[in-house]
Amino acid sequence: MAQQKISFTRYLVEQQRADGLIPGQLRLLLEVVARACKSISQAVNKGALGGVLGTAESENVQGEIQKKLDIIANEVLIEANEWGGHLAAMASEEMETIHVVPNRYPQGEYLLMFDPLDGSSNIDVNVSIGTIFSVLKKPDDTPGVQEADFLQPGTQQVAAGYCIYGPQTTLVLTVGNGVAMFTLDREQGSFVLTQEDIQIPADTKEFAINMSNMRHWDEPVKRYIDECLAGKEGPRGKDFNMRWIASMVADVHRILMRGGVFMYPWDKREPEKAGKLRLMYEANPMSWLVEQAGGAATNGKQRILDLKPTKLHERVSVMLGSRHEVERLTQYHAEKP
Ligand SMILES: O=P(O)(O)OC[C@H]1O[C@](O)(COP(=O)(O)O)[C@@H](O)[C@@H]1O
Ligand SMILES: [Mg+2]
Ligand SMILES: [Mg+2]
Repeated sequence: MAQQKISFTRYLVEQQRADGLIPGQLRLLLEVVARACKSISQAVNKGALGGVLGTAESENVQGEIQKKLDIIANEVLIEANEWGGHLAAMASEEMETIHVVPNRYPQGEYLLMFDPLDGSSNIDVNVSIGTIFSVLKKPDDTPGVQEADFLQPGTQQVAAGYCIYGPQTTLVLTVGNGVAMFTLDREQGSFVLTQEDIQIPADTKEFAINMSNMRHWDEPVKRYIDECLAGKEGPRGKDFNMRWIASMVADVHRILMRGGVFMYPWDKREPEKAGKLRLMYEANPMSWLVEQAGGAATNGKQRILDLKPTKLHERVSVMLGSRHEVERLTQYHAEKP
């Protein structure tokens, strides 16, 4: 007998029923996010035919030139989530301040954060890109909703995930019960469960870092990479391979599938910045997914999920993936004179 396909909706309903892991409102919210990702995927797939490639005439709050798809993806996520009644507010890489659900719509108890389009530099060259999201509960001791309500450590996330628009469109999710992966069945128009309980091997021979920044790195990162590059003859006693896609979504997806370590560390180019990646909607959701798959995530000194954010667009140094490699990086940072 052919095995029955488990849809994203059915998976969530089962999580809600059997494990009581997700309340009904959170399930509905996640279904809306998945629908929005499906429509972003369609726009991505049309590419030049849909007029979605290229640069827009604007800059975002981070001072980065926006691509048309950055704006489209942001709008799709906002419009899809605004009226469902599950959310109090949203925050995005592409918006300076929070977007409170207008009072013509019912208000919910969740806060949604997203990087609507991750890997913007890859859009126009047809390389994998994605959407990253994180869900928090609004603290219920405050009336209304403020930016401060979002400033919770990653340990408080109630759901996190990403959707990768690559050769396949794949949604990866955690609600704190391991990591599950769903592949978009374009004929059926729905996400289908294709892998459960994803585990990252604790050891690896593969690292991901933008090597062009080597001269700017801090000593512990340089030491770690030098040792990897020394290969079989060096202190690690094995040859390492390197990958750098420049879409965090794609690099982290590879690590979830076959292990490895991903680093975007602090560097000396802009020493006042903690890092390049954003804590709330890049590092936190990815760190939780990686931990739920048996890996680890640190800024070198502290577990990323324990960091208490001080602002919405806070940046952070990121090292995540196979547990033993992340432990080694942490040890090198601790040993720094
Ligand atoms: O071009 P660089 O410096 O290697 O940076 C690549 C990194 O920047 C990012 O693209 C930042 O994401 P956005 O495209 O959302 O700004 C990461 O996905 C990626 O890991
Ligand atoms: Mg990004
Ligand atoms: Mg982005």
